[in-house]
Amino acid sequence: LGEDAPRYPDRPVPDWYRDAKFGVFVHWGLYSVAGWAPPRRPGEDVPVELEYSHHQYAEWYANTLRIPGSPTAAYHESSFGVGTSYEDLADAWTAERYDPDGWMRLFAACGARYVVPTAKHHDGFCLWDTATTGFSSVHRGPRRDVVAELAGAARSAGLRFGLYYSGALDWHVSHFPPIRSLTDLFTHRRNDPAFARHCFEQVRELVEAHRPDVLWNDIDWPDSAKAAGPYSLAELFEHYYDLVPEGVVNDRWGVPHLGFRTREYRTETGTPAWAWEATRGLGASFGYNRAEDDTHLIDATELVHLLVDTVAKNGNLLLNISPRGDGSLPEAQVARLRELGRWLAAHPDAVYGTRPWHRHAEPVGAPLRYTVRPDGTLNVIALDPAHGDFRLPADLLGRPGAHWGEGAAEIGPDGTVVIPEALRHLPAAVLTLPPS
Ligand SMILES: CC(C)[C@@H]1NC[C@@H](O)[C@H](O)[C@@H]1O
Repeated sequence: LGEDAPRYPDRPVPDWYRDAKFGVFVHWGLYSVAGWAPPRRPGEDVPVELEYSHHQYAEWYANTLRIPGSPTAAYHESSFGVGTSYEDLADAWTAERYDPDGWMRLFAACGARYVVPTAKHHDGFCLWDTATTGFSSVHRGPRRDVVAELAGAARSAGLRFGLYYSGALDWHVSHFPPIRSLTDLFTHRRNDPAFARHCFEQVRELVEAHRPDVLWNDIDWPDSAKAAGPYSLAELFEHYYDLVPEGVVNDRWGVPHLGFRTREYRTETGTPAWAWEATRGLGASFGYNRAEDDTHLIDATELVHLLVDTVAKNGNLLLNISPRGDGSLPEAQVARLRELGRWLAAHPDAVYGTRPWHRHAEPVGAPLRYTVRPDGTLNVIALDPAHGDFRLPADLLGRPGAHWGEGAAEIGPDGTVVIPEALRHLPAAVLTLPPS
Protein backbone atom coordinates (compact mmCIF):
# COMPACT_ATOMS: atom_id res chain seq x y z
CA LEU A 1 0.00 0.00 0.00
CA GLY A 2 1.40 3.41 -0.93
CA GLU A 3 2.26 5.98 1.72
CA ASP A 4 -0.93 7.89 0.77
CA ALA A 5 -3.02 4.81 1.44
CA PRO A 6 -5.48 5.60 4.21
CA ARG A 7 -5.23 3.94 7.59
CA TYR A 8 -8.16 1.70 8.40
CA PRO A 9 -9.41 1.06 11.91
CA ASP A 10 -8.49 -2.20 13.60
CA ARG A 11 -11.70 -3.17 15.38
CA PRO A 12 -12.71 -6.42 17.07
CA VAL A 13 -15.89 -8.09 15.87
CA PRO A 14 -18.52 -7.08 18.46
CA ASP A 15 -19.67 -9.74 20.93
CA TRP A 16 -23.32 -9.28 19.93
CA TYR A 17 -22.40 -10.55 16.43
CA ARG A 18 -20.30 -13.47 17.69
CA ASP A 19 -23.07 -14.48 20.13
CA ALA A 20 -25.91 -14.11 17.60
CA LYS A 21 -24.85 -17.11 15.43
CA PHE A 22 -27.94 -17.04 13.17
CA GLY A 23 -29.24 -14.31 10.89
CA VAL A 24 -31.68 -14.06 7.98
CA PHE A 25 -30.63 -12.54 4.65
CA VAL A 26 -33.47 -11.08 2.58
CA HIS A 27 -32.91 -10.65 -1.15
CA TRP A 28 -35.98 -8.67 -2.20
CA GLY A 29 -35.90 -6.17 -5.04
CA LEU A 30 -37.00 -5.37 -8.56
CA TYR A 31 -35.59 -8.75 -9.68
CA SER A 32 -38.26 -10.41 -7.49
CA VAL A 33 -40.97 -9.19 -9.89
CA ALA A 34 -39.75 -11.41 -12.75
CA GLY A 35 -38.45 -13.94 -10.21
CA TRP A 36 -36.93 -16.39 -12.63
CA ALA A 37 -33.65 -18.16 -13.37
CA PRO A 38 -32.81 -21.58 -14.75
CA PRO A 39 -33.40 -23.78 -11.67
CA ARG A 40 -30.54 -25.90 -10.38
CA ARG A 41 -30.71 -28.80 -7.93
CA PRO A 42 -28.02 -29.46 -5.28
CA GLY A 43 -25.01 -30.94 -7.00
CA GLU A 44 -26.06 -29.87 -10.50
CA ASP A 45 -23.59 -27.74 -12.42
CA VAL A 46 -23.30 -26.16 -15.85
CA PRO A 47 -20.20 -25.93 -18.07
CA VAL A 48 -18.13 -22.85 -17.15
CA GLU A 49 -18.95 -21.23 -20.50
CA LEU A 50 -22.65 -21.23 -19.53
CA GLU A 51 -22.08 -20.01 -15.98
CA TYR A 52 -23.42 -16.52 -16.67
CA SER A 53 -25.89 -17.11 -19.50
CA HIS A 54 -27.49 -19.79 -17.31
CA HIS A 55 -26.88 -18.07 -13.96
CA GLN A 56 -28.89 -19.73 -11.22
CA TYR A 57 -29.14 -16.49 -9.24
CA ALA A 58 -32.54 -14.95 -10.06
CA GLU A 59 -31.30 -11.61 -8.67
CA TRP A 60 -28.93 -11.50 -11.67
CA TYR A 61 -31.95 -11.34 -14.01
CA ALA A 62 -31.05 -7.87 -15.37
CA ASN A 63 -27.66 -9.14 -16.51
CA THR A 64 -28.72 -12.58 -17.72
CA LEU A 65 -31.56 -11.00 -19.67
CA ARG A 66 -29.00 -9.08 -21.75
CA ILE A 67 -27.10 -12.18 -22.84
CA PRO A 68 -28.44 -13.08 -26.29
CA GLY A 69 -29.95 -16.54 -26.43
CA SER A 70 -30.02 -16.98 -22.67
CA PRO A 71 -32.99 -18.85 -21.19
CA THR A 72 -33.73 -15.66 -19.23
CA ALA A 73 -33.94 -13.60 -22.42
CA ALA A 74 -36.48 -16.09 -23.78
CA TYR A 75 -38.40 -16.15 -20.49
CA HIS A 76 -38.51 -12.34 -20.37
CA GLU A 77 -39.85 -11.91 -23.89
CA SER A 78 -42.46 -14.64 -23.50
CA SER A 79 -43.54 -13.26 -20.11
CA PHE A 80 -43.41 -9.50 -20.69
CA GLY A 81 -43.45 -9.10 -24.44
CA VAL A 82 -40.94 -7.76 -26.94
CA GLY A 83 -39.64 -4.31 -26.02
CA THR A 84 -40.32 -4.47 -22.28
CA SER A 85 -37.13 -3.55 -20.49
CA TYR A 86 -36.05 -4.80 -17.09
CA GLU A 87 -36.42 -1.29 -15.73
CA ASP A 88 -40.02 -1.10 -17.07
CA LEU A 89 -40.84 -3.77 -14.47
CA ALA A 90 -40.36 -1.14 -11.75
CA ASP A 91 -43.85 0.19 -12.47
CA ALA A 92 -45.34 -3.30 -12.30
CA TRP A 93 -43.97 -3.87 -8.80
CA THR A 94 -46.92 -3.43 -6.42
CA ALA A 95 -45.75 -5.42 -3.36
CA GLU A 96 -49.38 -5.74 -2.34
CA ARG A 97 -48.71 -8.55 0.17
CA TYR A 98 -45.59 -6.98 1.70
CA ASP A 99 -45.81 -7.20 5.52
CA PRO A 100 -42.56 -6.02 7.16
CA ASP A 101 -43.80 -6.65 10.70
CA GLY A 102 -44.99 -10.14 9.76
CA TRP A 103 -41.64 -10.93 8.15
CA MET A 104 -39.66 -9.83 11.22
CA ARG A 105 -41.91 -11.59 13.72
CA LEU A 106 -41.44 -14.78 11.71
CA PHE A 107 -37.62 -14.41 11.54
CA ALA A 108 -37.43 -13.77 15.28
CA ALA A 109 -39.73 -16.75 15.98
CA CYS A 110 -37.39 -18.91 13.88
CA GLY A 111 -34.45 -18.01 16.09
CA ALA A 112 -32.75 -15.36 13.98
CA ARG A 113 -30.92 -12.71 16.03
CA TYR A 114 -30.18 -10.37 13.11
CA VAL A 115 -31.60 -9.65 9.67
CA VAL A 116 -29.84 -8.26 6.56
CA PRO A 117 -32.13 -7.11 3.72
CA THR A 118 -30.81 -5.87 0.38
CA ALA A 119 -30.93 -2.07 0.18
CA LYS A 120 -29.55 -1.99 -3.38
CA HIS A 121 -28.49 -5.00 -5.42
CA HIS A 122 -26.50 -5.05 -8.66
CA ASP A 123 -29.48 -3.76 -10.67
CA GLY A 124 -29.15 -0.36 -8.96
CA PHE A 125 -32.78 -0.25 -7.78
CA CYS A 126 -32.77 1.40 -4.34
CA LEU A 127 -35.22 0.31 -1.66
CA TRP A 128 -34.97 3.46 0.46
CA ASP A 129 -35.86 7.17 0.22
CA THR A 130 -32.72 8.25 -1.57
CA ALA A 131 -31.88 11.66 -2.99
CA THR A 132 -29.33 10.10 -5.35
CA THR A 133 -31.67 8.57 -7.95
CA GLY A 134 -35.31 8.26 -8.99
CA PHE A 135 -34.77 4.53 -9.56
CA SER A 136 -36.12 3.60 -6.17
CA SER A 137 -39.05 1.93 -4.39
CA VAL A 138 -40.17 5.37 -3.17
CA HIS A 139 -40.32 6.97 -6.62
CA ARG A 140 -41.46 3.85 -8.54
CA GLY A 141 -43.43 0.64 -8.04
CA PRO A 142 -44.28 0.07 -4.35
CA ARG A 143 -43.81 3.78 -3.61
CA ARG A 144 -42.70 2.76 -0.11
CA ASP A 145 -39.50 3.25 1.85
CA VAL A 146 -38.91 -0.48 2.21
CA VAL A 147 -35.67 -0.12 4.18
CA ALA A 148 -37.22 2.26 6.73
CA GLU A 149 -40.17 -0.11 7.25
CA LEU A 150 -37.86 -3.12 7.62
CA ALA A 151 -35.57 -1.29 10.06
CA GLY A 152 -38.48 -0.34 12.31
CA ALA A 153 -40.06 -3.79 12.12
CA ALA A 154 -36.76 -5.56 12.81
CA ARG A 155 -35.99 -3.56 15.91
CA SER A 156 -39.58 -3.88 17.16
CA ALA A 157 -39.13 -7.64 16.84
CA GLY A 158 -35.89 -7.47 18.88
CA LEU A 159 -33.62 -8.18 15.92
CA ARG A 160 -30.34 -6.49 15.06
CA PHE A 161 -30.70 -4.80 11.66
CA GLY A 162 -28.07 -4.92 8.92
CA LEU A 163 -28.03 -3.80 5.31
CA TYR A 164 -26.66 -5.35 2.13
CA TYR A 165 -25.26 -2.96 -0.48
CA SER A 166 -23.83 -3.71 -3.93
CA GLY A 167 -20.70 -1.56 -3.95
CA ALA A 168 -19.04 -2.93 -7.08
CA LEU A 169 -21.92 -3.30 -9.51
CA ASP A 170 -24.74 -0.91 -10.33
CA TRP A 171 -26.13 -1.78 -13.74
CA HIS A 172 -28.49 1.24 -13.69
CA VAL A 173 -25.60 3.69 -13.89
CA SER A 174 -23.10 1.56 -15.81
CA HIS A 175 -22.99 0.97 -19.54
CA PHE A 176 -20.91 -2.14 -20.04
CA PRO A 177 -21.82 -5.22 -22.07
CA PRO A 178 -23.40 -7.96 -19.96
CA ILE A 179 -21.15 -9.89 -17.61
CA ARG A 180 -20.44 -13.24 -19.25
CA SER A 181 -17.41 -14.45 -17.30
CA LEU A 182 -15.55 -14.06 -14.02
CA THR A 183 -13.17 -11.70 -15.80
CA ASP A 184 -16.10 -9.53 -16.89
CA LEU A 185 -17.35 -9.51 -13.30
CA PHE A 186 -14.24 -7.61 -12.21
CA THR A 187 -13.76 -5.49 -15.35
CA HIS A 188 -17.31 -4.53 -16.27
CA ARG A 189 -17.66 -2.28 -13.27
CA ARG A 190 -17.19 1.46 -12.64
CA ASN A 191 -14.24 2.64 -10.55
CA ASP A 192 -14.38 6.35 -11.36
CA PRO A 193 -14.64 9.14 -8.74
CA ALA A 194 -18.21 10.08 -9.73
CA PHE A 195 -19.42 6.55 -9.10
CA ALA A 196 -17.37 6.33 -5.91
CA ARG A 197 -19.11 9.48 -4.64
CA HIS A 198 -22.49 8.04 -5.69
CA CYS A 199 -21.88 4.90 -3.61
CA PHE A 200 -20.48 6.91 -0.71
CA GLU A 201 -23.55 9.16 -0.64
CA GLN A 202 -25.96 6.24 -0.88
CA VAL A 203 -24.36 4.33 1.99
CA ARG A 204 -24.05 7.54 4.02
CA GLU A 205 -27.83 8.05 3.61
CA LEU A 206 -28.44 4.51 4.85
CA VAL A 207 -26.05 4.82 7.79
CA GLU A 208 -27.41 8.19 8.90
CA ALA A 209 -31.05 7.16 8.55
CA HIS A 210 -30.92 3.61 9.94
CA ARG A 211 -27.69 3.02 11.90
CA PRO A 212 -27.38 -0.52 10.53
CA ASP A 213 -25.67 -2.95 12.91
CA VAL A 214 -24.12 -4.73 9.90
CA LEU A 215 -22.86 -3.21 6.65
CA TRP A 216 -22.73 -6.10 4.22
CA ASN A 217 -21.05 -4.86 1.04
CA ASP A 218 -20.82 -7.13 -1.98
CA ILE A 219 -18.00 -8.01 -4.34
CA ASP A 220 -15.87 -4.82 -4.05
CA TRP A 221 -15.92 -1.01 -3.78
CA PRO A 222 -14.98 1.61 -6.44
CA ASP A 223 -11.18 1.65 -6.62
CA SER A 224 -11.00 5.46 -6.73
CA ALA A 225 -12.42 5.54 -3.17
CA LYS A 226 -9.58 3.44 -1.78
CA ALA A 227 -7.11 6.34 -1.58
CA ALA A 228 -7.36 8.96 1.17
CA GLY A 229 -9.58 11.94 0.49
CA PRO A 230 -13.21 13.07 0.32
CA TYR A 231 -15.75 10.35 -0.33
CA SER A 232 -13.12 7.75 0.49
CA LEU A 233 -13.98 4.41 1.99
CA ALA A 234 -11.84 5.22 5.03
CA GLU A 235 -13.99 8.31 5.61
CA LEU A 236 -17.16 6.23 5.23
CA PHE A 237 -15.97 3.61 7.74
CA GLU A 238 -15.01 6.35 10.22
CA HIS A 239 -18.44 7.96 9.88
CA TYR A 240 -20.15 4.58 10.24
CA TYR A 241 -18.31 3.57 13.40
CA ASP A 242 -18.87 7.04 14.92
CA LEU A 243 -22.63 6.58 14.45
CA VAL A 244 -22.72 2.83 15.13
CA PRO A 245 -20.05 1.95 17.74
CA GLU A 246 -21.16 -1.71 17.81
CA GLY A 247 -21.37 -1.87 14.03
CA VAL A 248 -19.59 -4.54 12.03
CA VAL A 249 -18.69 -4.88 8.35
CA ASN A 250 -17.90 -7.92 6.23
CA ASP A 251 -14.86 -8.66 4.05
CA ARG A 252 -15.98 -7.59 0.56
CA TRP A 253 -14.76 -3.96 0.35
CA GLY A 254 -11.50 -4.58 -1.50
CA VAL A 255 -9.40 -2.94 1.21
CA PRO A 256 -7.41 -4.21 4.23
CA HIS A 257 -10.27 -3.63 6.64
CA LEU A 258 -12.82 -6.26 7.51
CA GLY A 259 -14.96 -7.48 10.33
CA PHE A 260 -16.21 -10.99 9.60
CA ARG A 261 -15.19 -13.07 6.59
CA THR A 262 -17.84 -14.47 4.26
CA ARG A 263 -18.31 -17.87 2.58
CA GLU A 264 -20.99 -18.05 -0.13
CA TYR A 265 -22.40 -21.59 -0.52
CA ARG A 266 -19.14 -22.76 1.04
CA THR A 267 -17.83 -23.58 4.50
CA GLU A 268 -14.51 -23.48 6.32
CA THR A 269 -12.52 -26.72 6.45
CA GLY A 270 -11.48 -26.32 10.09
CA THR A 271 -12.04 -23.84 12.91
CA PRO A 272 -10.50 -20.49 12.00
CA ALA A 273 -9.65 -18.07 14.80
CA TRP A 274 -11.43 -15.25 12.95
CA ALA A 275 -15.17 -14.57 12.87
CA TRP A 276 -16.80 -15.70 9.64
CA GLU A 277 -20.24 -16.17 8.17
CA ALA A 278 -21.62 -18.90 5.93
CA THR A 279 -24.36 -17.66 3.63
CA ARG A 280 -26.64 -19.40 1.13
CA GLY A 281 -30.17 -19.44 -0.20
CA LEU A 282 -32.65 -22.15 0.69
CA GLY A 283 -32.36 -23.15 -2.96
CA ALA A 284 -29.70 -22.23 -5.53
CA SER A 285 -30.78 -18.59 -5.77
CA PHE A 286 -30.88 -15.62 -3.38
CA GLY A 287 -33.61 -13.81 -5.29
CA TYR A 288 -37.02 -15.45 -5.63
CA ASN A 289 -37.03 -18.06 -8.39
CA ARG A 290 -40.51 -19.27 -9.34
CA ALA A 291 -38.89 -22.14 -11.28
CA GLU A 292 -37.61 -23.71 -8.03
CA ASP A 293 -39.71 -26.35 -6.26
CA ASP A 294 -39.20 -28.45 -3.12
CA THR A 295 -36.59 -30.59 -4.85
CA HIS A 296 -34.35 -27.56 -5.31
CA LEU A 297 -34.36 -26.59 -1.60
CA ILE A 298 -32.10 -27.76 1.22
CA ASP A 299 -34.13 -29.86 3.66
CA ALA A 300 -34.68 -28.90 7.29
CA THR A 301 -32.38 -31.58 8.76
CA GLU A 302 -29.53 -30.43 6.51
CA LEU A 303 -30.26 -26.87 7.63
CA VAL A 304 -29.82 -27.83 11.30
CA HIS A 305 -26.60 -29.66 10.44
CA LEU A 306 -25.38 -26.63 8.45
CA LEU A 307 -26.04 -24.29 11.39
CA VAL A 308 -24.40 -26.60 13.96
CA ASP A 309 -21.38 -27.32 11.75
CA THR A 310 -20.91 -23.60 11.04
CA VAL A 311 -21.18 -22.58 14.71
CA ALA A 312 -18.81 -25.39 15.76
CA LYS A 313 -16.30 -23.84 13.32
CA ASN A 314 -16.57 -20.35 14.88
CA GLY A 315 -18.98 -19.08 12.24
CA ASN A 316 -22.44 -17.54 11.91
CA LEU A 317 -25.07 -18.72 9.47
CA LEU A 318 -26.78 -16.00 7.41
CA LEU A 319 -29.60 -17.91 5.71
CA ASN A 320 -31.38 -16.22 2.84
CA ILE A 321 -35.12 -16.06 2.24
CA SER A 322 -36.49 -14.92 -1.13
CA PRO A 323 -39.77 -12.98 -0.94
CA ARG A 324 -41.92 -12.97 -4.07
CA GLY A 325 -42.43 -9.65 -5.88
CA ASP A 326 -45.77 -9.18 -4.08
CA GLY A 327 -43.99 -9.46 -0.71
CA SER A 328 -45.31 -12.91 0.24
CA LEU A 329 -42.81 -15.49 1.46
CA PRO A 330 -42.51 -18.82 -0.38
CA GLU A 331 -44.26 -21.37 1.82
CA ALA A 332 -41.67 -24.12 1.27
CA GLN A 333 -38.94 -21.73 2.42
CA VAL A 334 -40.92 -20.64 5.48
CA ALA A 335 -41.55 -24.29 6.43
CA ARG A 336 -37.80 -24.98 6.51
CA LEU A 337 -37.08 -21.82 8.47
CA ARG A 338 -39.72 -22.80 11.05
CA GLU A 339 -38.28 -26.32 11.35
CA LEU A 340 -34.84 -24.87 12.04
CA GLY A 341 -36.42 -22.51 14.56
CA ARG A 342 -38.10 -25.39 16.39
CA TRP A 343 -34.78 -27.17 16.84
CA LEU A 344 -33.08 -23.96 17.93
CA ALA A 345 -35.86 -23.18 20.45
CA ALA A 346 -35.32 -26.60 22.04
CA HIS A 347 -31.48 -26.31 22.08
CA PRO A 348 -30.61 -22.60 22.47
CA ASP A 349 -27.56 -23.22 24.70
CA ALA A 350 -25.95 -25.45 22.08
CA VAL A 351 -25.68 -22.46 19.73
CA TYR A 352 -26.25 -18.93 21.02
CA GLY A 353 -23.37 -17.36 22.91
CA THR A 354 -21.12 -20.41 22.46
CA ARG A 355 -17.55 -20.50 21.25
CA PRO A 356 -15.69 -23.29 19.48
CA TRP A 357 -13.98 -26.15 21.29
CA HIS A 358 -10.42 -27.08 20.29
CA ARG A 359 -11.89 -29.21 17.49
CA HIS A 360 -15.23 -28.87 15.76
CA ALA A 361 -15.78 -32.56 14.95
CA GLU A 362 -14.15 -35.99 14.99
CA PRO A 363 -11.82 -36.81 12.08
CA VAL A 364 -13.49 -40.20 11.81
CA GLY A 365 -16.35 -42.01 13.49
CA ALA A 366 -19.57 -40.58 14.87
CA PRO A 367 -20.90 -37.37 13.28
CA LEU A 368 -20.39 -35.13 16.32
CA ARG A 369 -19.98 -31.35 16.55
CA TYR A 370 -18.74 -29.47 19.59
CA THR A 371 -19.52 -26.05 21.04
CA VAL A 372 -18.64 -24.58 24.42
CA ARG A 373 -21.02 -22.56 26.57
CA PRO A 374 -19.88 -19.42 28.44
CA ASP A 375 -19.71 -21.45 31.69
CA GLY A 376 -17.40 -24.04 30.08
CA THR A 377 -20.05 -26.71 29.61
CA LEU A 378 -19.25 -28.76 26.50
CA ASN A 379 -22.08 -29.43 24.02
CA VAL A 380 -21.54 -32.74 22.23
CA ILE A 381 -24.00 -32.47 19.34
CA ALA A 382 -24.85 -35.79 17.67
CA LEU A 383 -26.04 -35.27 14.11
CA ASP A 384 -28.70 -37.71 12.91
CA PRO A 385 -29.18 -39.50 16.27
CA ALA A 386 -31.49 -41.98 14.50
CA HIS A 387 -28.28 -43.69 13.37
CA GLY A 388 -27.98 -44.83 16.98
CA ASP A 389 -25.46 -44.95 19.76
CA PHE A 390 -21.98 -43.58 19.37
CA ARG A 391 -18.64 -43.82 21.16
CA LEU A 392 -17.29 -40.84 23.06
CA PRO A 393 -13.72 -40.00 21.97
CA ALA A 394 -10.97 -40.98 24.39
CA ASP A 395 -10.36 -37.45 25.65
CA LEU A 396 -13.97 -37.25 26.85
CA LEU A 397 -14.14 -40.65 28.54
CA GLY A 398 -14.81 -40.59 32.26
CA ARG A 399 -15.97 -36.97 32.38
CA PRO A 400 -18.78 -37.06 34.95
CA GLY A 401 -22.20 -35.47 34.76
CA ALA A 402 -23.11 -36.15 31.15
CA HIS A 403 -26.71 -35.11 30.44
CA TRP A 404 -29.28 -35.11 27.67
CA GLY A 405 -31.27 -31.99 28.54
CA GLU A 406 -33.20 -33.09 31.63
CA GLY A 407 -31.99 -36.64 32.10
CA ALA A 408 -28.61 -38.13 33.00
CA ALA A 409 -26.94 -39.86 30.08
CA GLU A 410 -26.12 -43.57 30.09
CA ILE A 411 -22.48 -44.07 29.03
CA GLY A 412 -20.92 -47.52 28.97
CA PRO A 413 -17.38 -48.25 30.26
CA ASP A 414 -16.14 -48.27 26.66
CA GLY A 415 -17.63 -44.83 26.06
CA THR A 416 -20.69 -46.03 24.19
CA VAL A 417 -23.38 -43.39 24.58
CA VAL A 418 -26.94 -44.69 24.43
CA ILE A 419 -29.19 -42.18 22.63
CA PRO A 420 -32.64 -42.16 24.30
CA GLU A 421 -35.45 -43.25 22.02
CA ALA A 422 -37.20 -39.91 22.58
CA LEU A 423 -34.31 -38.06 20.91
CA ARG A 424 -33.75 -40.26 17.92
CA HIS A 425 -36.22 -38.42 15.65
CA LEU A 426 -34.36 -35.11 16.01
CA PRO A 427 -32.04 -33.63 13.36
CA ALA A 428 -29.46 -33.43 16.16
CA ALA A 429 -29.33 -34.40 19.84
CA VAL A 430 -27.26 -32.49 22.40
CA LEU A 431 -25.28 -34.22 25.15
CA THR A 432 -23.78 -31.84 27.71
CA LEU A 433 -20.61 -32.43 29.74
CA PRO A 434 -20.00 -30.09 32.69
CA PRO A 435 -16.78 -28.06 32.65
CA SER A 436 -13.79 -30.36 33.24
C1 LIG B 1 -23.92 -13.92 -0.91
C2 LIG B 1 -24.94 -13.07 -1.67
C3 LIG B 1 -24.93 -11.72 -1.03
C4 LIG B 1 -24.57 -13.03 -3.15
N1 LIG B 1 -23.38 -12.25 -3.35
C5 LIG B 1 -22.93 -12.19 -4.74
C6 LIG B 1 -24.08 -11.64 -5.63
O1 LIG B 1 -23.66 -11.58 -6.97
C7 LIG B 1 -25.29 -12.52 -5.48
O2 LIG B 1 -26.32 -12.04 -6.29
C8 LIG B 1 -25.74 -12.54 -4.02
O3 LIG B 1 -26.15 -11.23 -3.65
